[in-house]
Amino acid sequence: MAVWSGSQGKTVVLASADAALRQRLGRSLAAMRWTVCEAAGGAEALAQMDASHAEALVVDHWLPDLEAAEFAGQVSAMYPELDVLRVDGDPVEGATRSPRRHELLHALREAWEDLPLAPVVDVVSQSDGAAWMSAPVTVPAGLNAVLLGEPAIRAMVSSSVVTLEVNAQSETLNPIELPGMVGRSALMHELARQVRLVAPTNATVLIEGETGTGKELVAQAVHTLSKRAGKPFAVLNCAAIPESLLEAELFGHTRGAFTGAVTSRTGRIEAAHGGTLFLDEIGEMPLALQAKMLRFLECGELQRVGENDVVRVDVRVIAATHQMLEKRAAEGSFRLDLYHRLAVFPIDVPALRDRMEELDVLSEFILAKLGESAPKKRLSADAFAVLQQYAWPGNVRELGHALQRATILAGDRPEILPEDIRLSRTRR
Ligand SMILES: Nc1ncnc2c1ncn2[C@@H]1O[C@H](COP(=O)(O)OP(=O)(O)OP(=O)(O)O)[C@@H](O)[C@H]1O
Repeated sequence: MAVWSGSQGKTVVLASADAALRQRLGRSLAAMRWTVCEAAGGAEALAQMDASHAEALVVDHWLPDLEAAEFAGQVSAMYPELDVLRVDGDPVEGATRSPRRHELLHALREAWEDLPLAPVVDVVSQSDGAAWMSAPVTVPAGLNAVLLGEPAIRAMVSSSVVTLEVNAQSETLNPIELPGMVGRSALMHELARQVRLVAPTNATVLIEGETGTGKELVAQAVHTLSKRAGKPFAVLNCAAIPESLLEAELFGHTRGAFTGAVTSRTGRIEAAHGGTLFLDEIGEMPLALQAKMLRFLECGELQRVGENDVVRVDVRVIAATHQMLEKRAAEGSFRLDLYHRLAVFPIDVPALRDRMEELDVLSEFILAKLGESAPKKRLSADAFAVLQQYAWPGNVRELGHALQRATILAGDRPEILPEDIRLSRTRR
């Protein structure tokens, strides 16, 4: 993505999916001696902000990966010093007014001059194809309509509001494309899109979701699709290690650093050098260790327990939690600053009960896996109906266990019947 160089210290990130618009605004800002870092979406903008220490963000009304208004609001909360403007110069509510805002506004105004303005419409995919006008944007000469994104599909039209027939279902029936994961619901397509967008960046990712939804698989997919794929993917479950040993496990220790430390040991962070560290159940990390973790995330440096020397490590951190971490941070039981540092790019993994349309592909995937070590079973229609009636509080992991149990109970029968399915009483 292009970087337009201006004078030192005046850096603005320009987030828009429209390359022509970026070029036009970028040129105008560069003429005012701003260094402009272009980003085609929200994830890329976050990575650019991290890398460039920008003092301002100019964000389009629509982004391909994140809801633009929400993104702008979140960014101004995350970076309290940042000036955040929309492409047409409107400041984002709550954003800091930087001393150089007038320069930004001037540059944006210059860029907009003599551009044809046209309405943008958000086309909500309903059967009548109705369209509602939202905000003005430019349309290149001769262009009648552009369709971008799903499920809230946006059309840019040069003159009037149009009515469009949209089949919002078509994509949701296709399988998602993520390494090691299956799914085909709209929710999982959205998740897959976010994973693909954030993977190539170095942004910290916070994966949130109920137990057994596939958070670790999502973390692995982010790693596999990143430049770090050939390097280690280290996992540490913060809930599985006693509090007293967690610090040494993460940061490593010298010989004699504490009772029982008979040899020196490299910690998980160092072991992940060049790659990714996945911190599962981050909500269980003790507060004192959270401070140390934050320091590492801020400067990429760590100190082994019992050692004064500082070690520099290049590690991308992905964290996961099944807890409402933001709520816990607000209550004071999790550090708010660490929460914000981790949640640079939050990904929600939906509960299985909210994507039951993919129960069949998930079941088929699990039965195929079970079939690697024993004759493969198939589900009878009645047995599948039983699975559909259940609420799946343990999500995909529970589905895996239920199918394993059913496979055993089916014995020599090639087909799993309703009586082979033993579930707890939680119905949908
Ligand atoms: N979309 C999916 N496709 C295939 N398998 C899946 C999918 N989602 C989850 N699984 C399987 O479900 C099980 C649980 O997944 P995983 O361990 O990633 O969940 P988790 O959310 O990290 O759980 P926890 O919160 O308990 O750590 C694993 O066996 C995983 O392979």
